[in-house]
Amino acid sequence: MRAFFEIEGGFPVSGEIKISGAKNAVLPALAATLLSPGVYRFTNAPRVSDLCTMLELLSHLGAKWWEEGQTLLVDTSGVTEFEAPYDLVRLMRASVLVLGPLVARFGKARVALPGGCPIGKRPVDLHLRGLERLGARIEISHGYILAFAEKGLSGTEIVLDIPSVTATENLMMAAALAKGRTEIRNAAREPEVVFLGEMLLEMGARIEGLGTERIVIYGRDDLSPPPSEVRIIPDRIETGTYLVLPGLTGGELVLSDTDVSFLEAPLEKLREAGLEIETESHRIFVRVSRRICPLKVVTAPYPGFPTDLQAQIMVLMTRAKGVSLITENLFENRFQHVFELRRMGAEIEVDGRTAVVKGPVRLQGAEVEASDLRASACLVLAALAAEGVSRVYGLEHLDRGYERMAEKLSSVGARIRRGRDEAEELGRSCWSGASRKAF
Ligand SMILES: CC(=O)N[C@H]1[C@@H](OP(=O)(O)OP(=O)(O)OC[C@H]2O[C@@H](n3ccc(=O)[nH]c3=O)[C@H](O)[C@@H]2O)O[C@H](CO)[C@@H](O)[C@@H]1O
Ligand SMILES: C=C(OP(=O)(O)O)C(=O)O
Repeated sequence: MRAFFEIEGGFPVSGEIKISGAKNAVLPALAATLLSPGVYRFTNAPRVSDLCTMLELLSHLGAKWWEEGQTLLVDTSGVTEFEAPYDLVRLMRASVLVLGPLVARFGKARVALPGGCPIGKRPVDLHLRGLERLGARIEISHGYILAFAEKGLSGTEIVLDIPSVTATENLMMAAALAKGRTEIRNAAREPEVVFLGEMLLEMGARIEGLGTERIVIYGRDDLSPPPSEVRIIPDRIETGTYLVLPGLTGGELVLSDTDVSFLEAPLEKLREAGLEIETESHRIFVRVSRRICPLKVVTAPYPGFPTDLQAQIMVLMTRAKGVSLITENLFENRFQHVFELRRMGAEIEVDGRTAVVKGPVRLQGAEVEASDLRASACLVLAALAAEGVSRVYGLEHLDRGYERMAEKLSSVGARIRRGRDEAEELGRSCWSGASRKAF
C-alpha cells in the first residue's frame, strides 16, 4: 500500500494560505550549525521530511535537537563524527551541504557521493573543485567523498562554471573558517544563499557581495552561534505553487507570510498569463477573471524564472488558449511530469529542452505517479483542475518540501484527502514517533 492524495477537481478556491519557511533555506542553515559548537535557535522552520533528514544527519554527527514551542533548537557541542552515510544522502542530496562545514572545522569529512537524481545527473564537481581550491585534499573511495585539510583551509579565488546554489553555500561556509580572503565568482544569487550569508554574518563572519555574482568572505579562526533566533525565510516555491491555483480552479487566494521581493520573475509571468495579482511586502492577493494567455517561459538561475516552478506553470498553460513554450535550462531530465499530465489529457510535446503545451484542454481525473518533488506539486494542481477524481501517488517526494499541503488546500475549499492510515498521514516524520515530542 502506498500513500496517495485523493482529489476531486473543479472546485474554486477561496481564502488564505499561510506560507511556510523555505526548505532550501533551512537545510543550509542547519548545516552551518556544524561550523561552531553551541546552541542554535530557529523559528519558522518548515516541518517537512527533508528537515527531518537533516536533523537525523546532525544527530548522527553527534548533535542534539529539540523544540521549545515552535522554536527548533540544535546543539552542536557534542559533534564528534565526520561522516554523512549513504542512507541519509540518498534520501536528500542536500546532505552534501555538511561537507564544507565539516572539513573546515575538523579538517576531515566523509560524505556519501550523491548519485544521479530523477531530475538530472546533478554532479558535485563544483563543490569538490572549490574545496580543492581552498586547500582540501579530495579522494573518492567506495562511493564516498573523503575531504582532508589537516592544516586548515586557506582563502583563494574560485570561479564557478555554473552559479550552483548548494556549491556556493558549501564554499561560503568552508571559506568562513578558512585563513584569509576567499572570492567566489559566478556565485549563486538565490535568496536562500543571501539568507545563509546573513546567518554567517550573525555568527561573526565577514562577507561582502551577498546577492551578487561576486561574494567575498574573510575567514575567521572561530565563529559562534548567532546571538538571537534565526528566522527561516518564506518559501518562494511554495508561494509560487499556490499562486497558480486560482488560474486553474477559479476563485481567489491570499498568500500570507511570504516575501514578494523573492518572486519578481514568477509574478511577472503570472500577470502576463492573465492572473490578477496585488501585492504587499508579505502578502499576495491573486484571482482570475479572464482567459489564461499562453506564455514563453525559460528557467534560469535567480533572478530568472525558477526551475522549481517549471512543472507548476506547465499545468497552468494547459488552460491557456494557444501554444506555450516552456524551456528547462537547469536540469536535463525535469519533464517527467509531462507523461503523467498527458495521461490526464494534456497536449504536450517535448522537443529537446522545450515543452510545447497546446491549450486549452480540460484535464481529466486519473491515477498518476509523481517522479520528484515539484512533479508531485504539479500533479496535485492538475488534479485540482481536472474533471472528476484523481489519485496522486509518490507523496514521499511531496513530503520532502511541502508542509501540511492537504490541510492548507482543504482550508481554502479544495477537495483533497490523504489515503492510508493515520500514521502514514504524517509521512516520513521524525517528530511523529512515540519517542519524540511533536513539533
Ligand atoms: C537544496 C537546494 O537548495 N536545492 C535547490 C538547488 O539545488 P542544487 O544546488 O543542487 O542545484 P545547482 O544550482 O547546483 O544546479 C544547477 C545546475 O548546475 C549543475 N551542477 C551543480 C553543481 C555541480 O557541482 N556541478 C554541476 O554541474 C547541476 O547539475 C544543474 O544543472 O538549486 C536548484 C536550482 O535552482 C533547485 O532546483 C533546488 O531546489
Ligand atoms: C530539486 C529540489 O530540491 P533538492 O535540490 O533538494 O533535490 C526542489 O526543491 O525542487
